[in-house]
Amino acid sequence: MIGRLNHVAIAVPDLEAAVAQYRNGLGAKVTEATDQPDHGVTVVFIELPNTKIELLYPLGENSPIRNFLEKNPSGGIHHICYEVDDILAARDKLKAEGARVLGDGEPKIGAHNKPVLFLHPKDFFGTLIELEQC
Ligand SMILES: CC[C@H](C(=O)O)C(=O)SCCNC(=O)CCNC(=O)[C@H](O)C(C)(C)COP(=O)(O)OP(=O)(O)OC[C@H]1O[C@@H](n2cnc3c(N)ncnc32)[C@H](O)[C@@H]1OP(=O)(O)O
Ligand SMILES: [Co+2]
Repeated sequence: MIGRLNHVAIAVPDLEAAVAQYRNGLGAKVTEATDQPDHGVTVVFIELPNTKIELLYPLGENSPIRNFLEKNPSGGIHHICYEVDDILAARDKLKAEGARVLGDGEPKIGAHNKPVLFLHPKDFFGTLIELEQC
């Protein structure tokens, strides 16, 4: 069911500093920052030959990553995103097997203008999982 690793997301306390470190320190190709109000984050993507790194910064008081950054003030790996062919079929299979789909259970349009869903970290060995239909 899951396919390619679409991205690994890192929540950061200072987006400009993280962009500078990746661009200057690691020589990475970094996109411009885009606000994603439906998700409560500002995101930057770093294109790698085999996947992407997503840098996440809180947007708005209700950002879902605020708690994470309070617990991890230096930042940290926040989630991993796998690609799926059919996000509704994947969701229904996972729910039938008892996995918790976060939010209202309906896909939202993510940073790549594709439908995404999130699965509870406690059901996947302490790792927040994002599924993206590609
Ligand atoms: C523009 C979209 C973009 C894209 O790629 O397209 C994105 O990726 S948007 C990314 C931001 N959106 C989300 O993360 C949505 C899904 N996340 C959530 O619903 C929450 O963050 C949630 C439910 C995972 C955690 O919420 P919160 O931190 O408020 O809850 P708790 O503090 O009670 O946490 C419960 C429990 O889970 C552990 N936890 C929390 N976050 C993570 C994490 N990222 N990875 C692993 N574990 C996590 C937390 O430590 C608690 O564990 P406990 O042992 O009970 O302390
Ligand atoms: Co993501």
